[in-house]
Amino acid sequence: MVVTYMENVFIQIRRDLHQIPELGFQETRTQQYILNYIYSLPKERYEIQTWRTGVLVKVLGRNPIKTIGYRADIDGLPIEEETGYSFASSHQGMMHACGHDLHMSIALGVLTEIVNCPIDDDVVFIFQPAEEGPGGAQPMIESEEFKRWKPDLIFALHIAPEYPVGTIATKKGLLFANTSELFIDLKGKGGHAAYPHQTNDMVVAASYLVTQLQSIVSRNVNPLDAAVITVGKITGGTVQNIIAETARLEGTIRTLSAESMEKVKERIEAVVQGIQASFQCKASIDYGSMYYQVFNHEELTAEFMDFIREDTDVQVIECKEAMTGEDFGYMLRETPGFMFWLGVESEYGLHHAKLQPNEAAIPAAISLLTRYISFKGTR
Ligand SMILES: CC(=O)N[C@@H](CCC[C@H](N)C(=O)O)C(=O)O
Repeated sequence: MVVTYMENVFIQIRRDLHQIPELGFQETRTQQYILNYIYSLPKERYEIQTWRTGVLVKVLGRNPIKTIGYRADIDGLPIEEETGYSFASSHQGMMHACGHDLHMSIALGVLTEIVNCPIDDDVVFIFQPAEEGPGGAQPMIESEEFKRWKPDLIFALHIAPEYPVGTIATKKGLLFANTSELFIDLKGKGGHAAYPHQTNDMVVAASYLVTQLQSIVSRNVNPLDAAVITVGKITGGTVQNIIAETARLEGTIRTLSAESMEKVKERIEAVVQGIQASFQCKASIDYGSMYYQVFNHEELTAEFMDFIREDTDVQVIECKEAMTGEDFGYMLRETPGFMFWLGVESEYGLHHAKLQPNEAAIPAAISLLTRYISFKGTR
C-alpha cells in the first residue's frame, strides 16, 4: 500500500495524541493539540467553540440547509500501557486503550478534507470529553455551545479490534447496551489477624458479595435479555496481618433493556442488604454515571450501509448488538443518526494495555467518511 503525505499526517497526529492520554474532563493538553491543529487550517472556512475540555468546530457550507454532526470522543483510560510503541503514552498510568486517539485523528482528517473541499451543508465536528466516565455527552448536549450548532443528523464511530481493516460493522436499532457504574463500600470492624472473632472482616464480606452478584445475571435476568455485572476492582484492608475494616467494589452493569437495568439494581440492593445482615457491616451503593443505550436510526443506518455497499470497496457487516456502553447514546436520543464499528484488527481488545490498532484504518476511514458526508451534504 502506498502511504501518501496526507495519510502520514493523520497517522502522526494519532501518534502524537496517543502520547498524551488524559482522563475525563482533564483533557487539557488534548484540547490544546486539537485547537492548534485546527488553527492551522484556513480560518475563513470554519468557526470554533470550546466547551469545558471539548471542542466544537463548524465547517461552513457553501449553501447550508442542514447541519451534519460528527462526534469523536477524546479521553483516555487509567491503564499502564504495555504496547512497547516508540510513541507510547508519556502520561504514567494512562493510555488511549479504547482507540480515542484514532477517533480524533480520523475526525481531524475528515474535517481537513471538508475544509479544503467545502460541501453545501454545514458540518459540526464534536470533540467530546469524558466518554469513559463520568460522561461528557449529556452535559455537552445541555450546553449553550452545543445548542447553538445543534446538528440535524449525527454519527460517530468506534474502533473494533475484532474486525479487519476495510470493514464497517453496524446495525439498525439497538447497537450498545444501557450501562451503569457500580460502587459498593463495605464497613465492618477491623482488628488483629489472630482474633477474627472480635472483628467483622470486610475482605471475606467482599468476597461473598462478588460471588453472590454473579447469581443475579444467571438467575434473575431473562436469559433472552442479556445483562452483565462486572466487578473490575476490589480494594480493602491495609496489611497482611490486620483484618480489613473496609472494602470497596467498583464495577459496571450492562443490560440490553431498561427494565433489566431496574431489575438488576433491585437485586443488587437485596444482595447487599443480605451481606450487611450476615456480616454485621454497613454497606452503601453508588451507581456513578449511567449511559443511555445506543439506538441507531433505522433509515439513516440503512442508507449509510447501502452507501458503503454501493459506493466504496469497504466491506459492511450487519453485526449483533454489544454490551459496550457509549454516552453517544444520549446524542442519538435527541438527534437521528447512528454509530458504527470500524475494523482495526488488533490481537488485543479494547481496554487492554497491549491494544495495537492497525493504523491503515485511519486513511481508509477518512476517505470513506469524507465521501459519506459529501454525499449527505451536497445537493
Ligand atoms: C466503548 C466503551 O468501551 N465504552 C465504555 C463506557 C464506560 C461507561 C462507564 N464508565 C461504565 O463503566 O459503566 C465501556 O466500558 O463500555
